[in-house]
Amino acid sequence: MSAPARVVVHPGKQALADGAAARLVLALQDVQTARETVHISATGGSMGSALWAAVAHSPLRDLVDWSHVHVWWGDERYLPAGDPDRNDTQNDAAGLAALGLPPQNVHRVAGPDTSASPEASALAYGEELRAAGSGAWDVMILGVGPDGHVASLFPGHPAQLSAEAIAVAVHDSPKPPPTRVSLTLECLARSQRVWFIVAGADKAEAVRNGLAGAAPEISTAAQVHGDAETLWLLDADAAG
Ligand SMILES: O=C1O[C@H](COP(=O)(O)O)[C@@H](O)[C@H](O)[C@H]1O
Repeated sequence: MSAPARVVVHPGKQALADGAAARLVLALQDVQTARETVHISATGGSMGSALWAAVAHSPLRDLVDWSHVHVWWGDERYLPAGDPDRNDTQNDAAGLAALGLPPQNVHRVAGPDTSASPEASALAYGEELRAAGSGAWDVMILGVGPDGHVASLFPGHPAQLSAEAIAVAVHDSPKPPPTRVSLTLECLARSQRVWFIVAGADKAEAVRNGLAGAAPEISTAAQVHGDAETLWLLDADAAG
């Protein structure tokens, strides 16, 4: 099953981050009324960090039992732990670390300091996910690049349509750094809720293509839908 896309427009980037943070807290609270453990997939990039900063400052944040929240990443730059260009480092600094999740619930993609290659890292990440047995993501949060990429799946790149794996190594990424690890399209789509969070006029065309259901060589975002919800959370500039 796949939910049709809906659009929510916020007046500016901060309002978008605050709105998405409130939405995230309430969605997690909702899931936790039925079961303790929730699994979410986070994003890097500009809105990934803005979101965690807003969650950390949200007056609603204690509605969630963060000790049972598991955070994963849709993609990671293949860099050593703590590198300032890693998505997890940036998300932690923005506010994720302040939420006090148990370290074992924060599922980081191994970098070159602890894995032999991005392929080995992708395999290990996929195995960790399989072992967690989460079934479907409760919330899949995705930033969108101006070129229509989500996670590290770039339109037209050989890794974009990789199948039969949970995660893939990405070499020669058109956006630096060149080496990355990404969940595959198939894995991204195993989500109850897919939320694209996008700000800025430079993303307006990517938003249009995503909503229009453009072909994979134009838009990776257009290929991802949630089972229960597909939301495009935009600021006014990205909404064009
Ligand atoms: O490199 C990446 O880019 C995308 C989009 O980032 P943005 O800065 O253009 O918003 C992001 O979603 C992805 O996680 C990240 O690795």
